[in-house]
Order: sequence, then structure tokens, then C-alpha cells
Amino acid sequence: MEWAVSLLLNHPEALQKARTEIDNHVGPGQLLEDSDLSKLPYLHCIINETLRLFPVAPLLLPHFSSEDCVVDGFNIPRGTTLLVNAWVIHRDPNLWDEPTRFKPERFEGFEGGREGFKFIPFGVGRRACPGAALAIRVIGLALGTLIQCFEWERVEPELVDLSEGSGATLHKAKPLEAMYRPRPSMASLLSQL
Ligand code: HEM
Repeated sequence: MEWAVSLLLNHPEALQKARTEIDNHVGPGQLLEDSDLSKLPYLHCIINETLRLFPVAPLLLPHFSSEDCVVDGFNIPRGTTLLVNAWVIHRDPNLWDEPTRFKPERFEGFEGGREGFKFIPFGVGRRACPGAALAIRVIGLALGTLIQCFEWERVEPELVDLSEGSGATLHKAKPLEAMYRPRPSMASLLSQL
């Protein structure tokens, strides 16, 4: 969520596009609901693009080869601990056009499948994250509601600093600070919550 809001503050045109999508599909004076999410593909693109650039678990979880195997020409003996560098795969210029650029549109029509092996924020296969669908829905609801209800601005005119901290999970080096105020069209609804 913090990365997504940071990226949107640095890309106001994407924030506006997401807001327009929400306004067009959710009735006036109504809060975004779970059932609206399927009508908000651009919001989903923003979530995917955020997870591509800043995967929560950049090395996934450690895996363990249960048999000898060969991966991309490398012999991997049985019993080896294996780390998958999703961060690097997600920024590989052979797989992605302008890999370091925030471009949610790249996920329009993205199907996953074998092509999805290049996008693995939740891992892939038998040990992939079983909470992925839940996570995407919860993030969609939370991020979508923040976009729907509030005007967002950067605290400083400079872009939000996107430096990464170190660790097994990818957090911002500098916690996000942002200014927000209720959108006039949502103020009355928000005051009743
Ligand atoms: C944005 C949110 C989340 C992200 C990015 C995420 C990511 C991941 C990743 C990368 C793995 C390791 C996959 C691998 O190494 O192949 C994993 C495993 C797992 N996740 Fe998530 N996860 C998220 C949310 C959740 C939620 C909401 C739940 C439960 C409700 C959950 C439950 C699990 C469990 C139980 C595993 C271990 C699966 C296994 O080893 O078989 N995760 N997750």
C-alpha cells in the first residue's frame, strides 16, 4: 500500500485515471465495495505494477530441491536451498519494456499463464502464496477506497523518495509522508461513518 500510494503521488496522471475509473463504475455517494473490483481493471494494473517494481518478498521464500535437477543449464543437487530473485526477474530488460518505469498499462490484458512466470510476486506452482487472491482483493478495496475518498498530494514539490530498505521484505527506506483531504463529493458520506 505504501509503495502504491508513493508511486501514485509521483504519477498523478495514473492516480487521476484510477479515480476516473472508480467514479465511472461506482455510484455517486457510494463507497467502493468488493463487488465493484471486477469492474476496475486499471486499479488492478496499478496493484500489479506496484508488486512488479517492489515485490513484498523480493527473494520469495527459500525453496529446497527434493531431487537432482537442471535449471537453465545449471545442475542443482538434491537438498540445495534455492532462492528465486523475483526483484531481478521483475526488472529484467529482456522480459519487460522500460523495466524501471511505472507503467500500469503494461498489465492491460495480462493473462498470466506461462507468460506469468516473469511476474511472480506471490511465487508460482505448488508452494505459491495461497493468500494471493485474498491479498489482491483487500489491497484493491483499501487502495481503491483511499483513491475514491481523498485528494492526495506530496508534502514536498520533489518526487517521493523511492529508495528501498534492506531485509527479507521490501520496505521503503524513508516512510511515506503525504497530505490528503476528503474529496468534496465524498465529504458528506465520510462524515457519517
Ligand atoms: C500482498 C500480500 C502478499 C504477498 C506479496 C505474499 C507473497 C508470498 C510469497 C512470495 C510467498 C512464497 C512463495 C514462494 O516462495 O514460492 C508466500 C507464501 C505464503 N503466503 Fe503469502 N503473500 C501475501 C499475502 C498473504 C495472505 C493474505 C496470506 C493468508 C491469508 C498468505 C499466506 C501465505 C502462506 C501460508 C504461504 C506459504 C505457502 C507454502 O509454503 O506452501 N499470504 N506469500
